[in-house]
Amino acid sequence: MASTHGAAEVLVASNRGPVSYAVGDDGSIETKRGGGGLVSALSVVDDKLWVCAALDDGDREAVRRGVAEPGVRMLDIDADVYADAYNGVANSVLWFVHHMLYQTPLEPSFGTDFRRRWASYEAYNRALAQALAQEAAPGATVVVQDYHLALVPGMLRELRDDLRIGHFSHTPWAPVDYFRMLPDDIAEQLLRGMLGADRLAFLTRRWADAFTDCCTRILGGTSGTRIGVHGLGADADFLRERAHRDDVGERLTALREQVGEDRKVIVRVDRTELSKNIVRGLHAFELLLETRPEWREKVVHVAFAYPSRQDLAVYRDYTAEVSRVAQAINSRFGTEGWTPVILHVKDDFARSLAAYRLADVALVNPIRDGMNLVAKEVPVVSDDGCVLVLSREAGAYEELGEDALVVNPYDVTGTAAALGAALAMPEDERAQRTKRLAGAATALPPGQWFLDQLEALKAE
Ligand SMILES: O=P(O)(O)OC[C@H]1O[C@H](O[C@H]2O[C@H](CO)[C@@H](O)[C@H](O)[C@H]2O)[C@H](O)[C@@H](O)[C@@H]1O
Ligand SMILES: O=c1ccn([C@@H]2O[C@H](COP(=O)(O)OP(=O)(O)O)[C@@H](O)[C@H]2O)c(=O)[nH]1
Repeated sequence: MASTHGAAEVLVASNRGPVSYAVGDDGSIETKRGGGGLVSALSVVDDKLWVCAALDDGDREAVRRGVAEPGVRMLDIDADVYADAYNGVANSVLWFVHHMLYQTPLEPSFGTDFRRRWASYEAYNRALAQALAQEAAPGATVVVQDYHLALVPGMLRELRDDLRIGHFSHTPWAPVDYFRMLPDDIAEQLLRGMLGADRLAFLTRRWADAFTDCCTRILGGTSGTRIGVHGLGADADFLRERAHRDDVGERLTALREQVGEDRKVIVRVDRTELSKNIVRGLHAFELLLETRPEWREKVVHVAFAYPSRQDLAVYRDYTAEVSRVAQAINSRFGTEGWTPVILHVKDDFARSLAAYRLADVALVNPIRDGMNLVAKEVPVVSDDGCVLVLSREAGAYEELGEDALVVNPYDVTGTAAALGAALAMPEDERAQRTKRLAGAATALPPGQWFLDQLEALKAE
């Protein structure tokens, strides 16, 4: 065991922390809630030390000035090392593998440049492992999060053999034949890094089984590491309270005005993320207007696509494509008093909640998604009931599939048909489905989701 240790009994480690910082015009540090489902889940867990990375210059400046949220340790990792690890490996390789986003002729080529970025990924994982080793009390429990930190469990185990180490994956896990696109040594290193944990956990059985398959085929087994499933749910108490504050009410009024009276609303809220399949969703809405002219002027598609991973050209291009397609639909079908697609590309949590409340239909059509919390949040917050059109490739499908209208995300015609059916669903059926969806969506709220993992880690 290492000679130094800290005082934290429960620690989590993730790339993104609960807040991000920016330097305001007057030079002061402004604080903003971090986006995405991982932050939504872990933010509700009290009494833990959260070790995370400084993501950008604003965060680095905050760390240098000693600005810190209670219970959070943000690490100022060298900016080039961090960029290579986060953009160059985690998001442009590992995310692509697990979401099966590579397409001919854009398969990856793993040459010397990748090897250099991989060395940064190792260095970044080592920095997190060292910080955890410093902060953890003897026998403490550490839950490492996600693909950014796949090597941390093994590295931490070498530094501190007294800790209970868990790792939770928020993404899908790739099928073994797809995973093996990675160079053999890298694939092995990733699996062995994760297997350094006492217990690994996933959002669905499907992703856990895919991981086990990879271990069996590539390493011959899982070396005694336990593997579990915890289907993260939405936080009903938080969402209902937050969705009825004044700022949400103001945005709801504004949205209602923008939409116009007596019109149905199809809502989607995502990061502008390739795997969320926003462009095909817009095309499905366009096809609905084309083939079902009775819906023209009667429905508005409210699409919130908040910025994500804009350092990567492919994400910037995708963001531009989303705007281009939305504008094309508006030019093709819009009339003087009716804008078919209302697209907002800035992150505004209160406005997103207002859209959840207003939605008649929620469109969640990812190509692949670890869970998709938006699918679980909308039925909880909806004012008048909402029909969920849900991709069978989202983790949320396992729990919500029965009461959603389920689509194949590549099938634009099928998605358009599901949107039509959702809009036409009788009120009472819609209300009953929403109620059941809300029940399933909140079955395992984030606090309990985390406690279950701690208990499972301690059991044995
Ligand atoms: O941190 P970013 O690069 O901005 O990305 C945001 C998060 O995206 C991913 O979230 C996943 O976690 C959700 C909660 O379990 C799940 O519902 C969703 O399906 C996943 O996509 C990523 O896994 C997180 O690490 C990111 O923070
Ligand atoms: O303007 C917004 C709108 C939504 N969200 C939250 O971002 C999360 C998105 O999580 P999801 O699992 O759907 O996908 P991810 O972005 O993590 O892949 C949800 O909890 C949303 O409430 C947010 O932070 N800002």
